[in-house]
Amino acid sequence: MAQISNSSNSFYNFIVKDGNGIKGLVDSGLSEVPKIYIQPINERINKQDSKPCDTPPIDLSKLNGPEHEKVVNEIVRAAETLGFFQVVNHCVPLELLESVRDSAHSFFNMTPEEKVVYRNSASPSLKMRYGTSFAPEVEKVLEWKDYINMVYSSDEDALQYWPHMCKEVALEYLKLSSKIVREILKILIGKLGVKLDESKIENLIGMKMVNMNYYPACPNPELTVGVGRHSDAGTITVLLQDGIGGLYVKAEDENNGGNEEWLEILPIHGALVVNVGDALEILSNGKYKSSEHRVMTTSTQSRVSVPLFTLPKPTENIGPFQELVKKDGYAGYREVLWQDYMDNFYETAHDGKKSLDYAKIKSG
Ligand SMILES: O=C(O)CCC(=O)C(=O)O
Ligand SMILES: [Fe+2]
Repeated sequence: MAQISNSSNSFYNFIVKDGNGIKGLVDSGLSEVPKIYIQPINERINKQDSKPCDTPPIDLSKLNGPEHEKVVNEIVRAAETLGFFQVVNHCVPLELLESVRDSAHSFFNMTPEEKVVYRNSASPSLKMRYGTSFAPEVEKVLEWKDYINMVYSSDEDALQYWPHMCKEVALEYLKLSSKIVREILKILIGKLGVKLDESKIENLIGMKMVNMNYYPACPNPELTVGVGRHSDAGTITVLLQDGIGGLYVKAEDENNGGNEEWLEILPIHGALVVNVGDALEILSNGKYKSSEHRVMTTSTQSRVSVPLFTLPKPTENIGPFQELVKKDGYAGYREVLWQDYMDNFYETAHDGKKSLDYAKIKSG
């Protein structure tokens, strides 16, 4: 491997342009964090400022029994408060979750030369992209993460374009997790008092993509972020994490004297994490919270996570449901063409909930 000189430019070229990713850099024998990964102090994650989220996971199997209403209320409450919760006894077999995680490791363990054919600019189609960080072209500091992004258009396309070691398990994971999304979305929309037919519900989650995130071990995780503070753009995300931990969600406590409180979503064997995205916050006129979250890496182990993002179809106009605007007496967000929202989302570096400003109507 070519010698990498110690300038930010040559690191950037090696990691981003040549497609080696942060994993390629770590594998080349790295003893300290390069400058382009050192976060300003206010962006660094301090474990002391956080505590574990102690809300128990929600047992989805109980939706089919006498405790249906109780479980519905747990889901609604979680979406209204933290915007994040974990679910167990869902319809995705635990062996499949294991295979999905294994396939993520298999992809990222390929050589840079093997991975590079999937790089953003080299990928034959936008249905599968391999990249690093989030938006390296516009970021001042990079995120300690490589990823692949697999957009679903049809089974045939998935089987043709997605990497061979991931495609079957990722497709199965996408299909089964989409059932969870549909069930939860129907509950959340139903509780708003809004009636939507099946086709409208489908349009609100009509775009689906599975990402596989890879966070290599980092010599000094305190200086870096795996993913910087952001909210997810879409409607609902289902996230599979492994046993390592490091996912932190910001608790929205206005009475906290300006101090931020971060809760760690601790790994629970067999659980999936579910969170509300910007589209659902907009649709619900702010009732459901698309929370800010971020990821810290570790110095000893590489971590993988596999989110299924469900998003509105790009042709949908997304604004608060009219029933709610009438009831609330105001609209907190304007209506946006979803394609425009997404373009804005991907053009800017992660910056907390700033993505929502694109649709937010400022009061006062
Ligand atoms: O890795 C994680 O736990 C979260 C990743 C994430 O927030 C994302 O990909 O949007
Ligand atoms: Fe996220």
